[in-house]
Amino acid sequence: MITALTLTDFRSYASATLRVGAGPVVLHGPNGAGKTNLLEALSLFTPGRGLRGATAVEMGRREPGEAGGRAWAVALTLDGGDGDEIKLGTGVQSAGAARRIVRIDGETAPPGRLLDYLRPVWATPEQDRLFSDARAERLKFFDRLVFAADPAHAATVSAYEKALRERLRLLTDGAEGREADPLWLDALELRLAESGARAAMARASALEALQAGIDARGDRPFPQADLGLSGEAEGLAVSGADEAAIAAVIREGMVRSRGRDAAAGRSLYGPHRSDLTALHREKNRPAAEGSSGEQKALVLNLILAQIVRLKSEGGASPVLLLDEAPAHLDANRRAALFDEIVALNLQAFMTGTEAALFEDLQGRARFVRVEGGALLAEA
Ligand SMILES: Nc1ncnc2c1ncn2[C@@H]1O[C@H](COP(=O)(O)OP(=O)(O)OP(=O)(O)O)[C@@H](O)[C@H]1O
Repeated sequence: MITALTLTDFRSYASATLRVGAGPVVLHGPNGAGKTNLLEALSLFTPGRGLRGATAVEMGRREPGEAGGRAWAVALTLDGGDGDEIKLGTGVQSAGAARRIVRIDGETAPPGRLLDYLRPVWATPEQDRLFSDARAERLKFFDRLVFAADPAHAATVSAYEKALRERLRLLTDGAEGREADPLWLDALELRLAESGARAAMARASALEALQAGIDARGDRPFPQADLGLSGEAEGLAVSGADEAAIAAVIREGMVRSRGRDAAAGRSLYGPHRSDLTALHREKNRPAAEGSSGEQKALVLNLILAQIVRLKSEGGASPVLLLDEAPAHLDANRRAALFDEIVALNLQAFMTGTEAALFEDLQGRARFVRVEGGALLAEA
């Protein structure tokens, strides 16, 4: 359980500490007060770029007129039970450093280790058009759902992406007349086939678990989605093919696509081009055609199914980060969301401009007013 969040030169905060206990936290305050910045800080306690998809450089505090961000740090104190206190930290040591480092109890650790302590899951206003927006964002969203339950998936995807970049560099060098080393190309494609097949298997099994979670939530006032994965490798994984067979298909596809990729300067084939598809079940229409309110409700239902799944599978606690979610929900769904968060005994951090949107949570949540970089606990 998180007991404190401390920010140093992070975004609009010079220095601030948010102390919390079990249960939901409501962060309310005017536009630009720094509410989302707090959620972003919490979202950094999992591998990746956090809920804004921002770079480490953007996160450093900048005073007006300062060109670059400062060195910054975000720290979390966790109560590990039995009086155990765990300190997680992330940040950059010098202004302009591109890579944030992660520390666990003072020791530098690979970001994937964070998943042993905490599993943040978030919904932001950007996801209001998740199903109609760019495919790459949707796949990233889905991959985060996958690796929260299967930490190895984060490393698999990043190994795949690294090999993909190297292969493209080789191919485009080749297109410019320099000879691509065929042995190196083969080795990279083998790596791509292996990691791609592993990623596809992990995605297919997460899809199955999430769909089961969604189906089990039929009695909730949220719309249901029928999920699917497009992509040759995922299609094979869903239909039960084994990892070696999928790897062989990916490898062949990579070899076939060499010329096209070199000419286009992009990698046109492979599981990085797969997509999460969703059908709005009651309407029997693609989720992409839905209004932003409908898409948001589908995403929230998916996220709640994910949280229930993570809780039931054991492991580190899920933490829910909801940026301006209540504003998009009608009163009925809002009340159901709050009741569910309380019933699940979740640590949830929710933002909104008005405390009144969270009235149903009075007495059941900690309310914190955020104003100009200051945090004022109320109850
Ligand atoms: N690197 C930075 N250095 C200093 N200030 C920053 C930095 N990045 C963002 N900010 C400031 O943080 C503020 C935005 O904070 P945030 O997005 O958390 O607001 P919010 O309370 O969520 O607002 P809204 O209700 O509009 O969503 C802006 O005033 C912005 O200028």
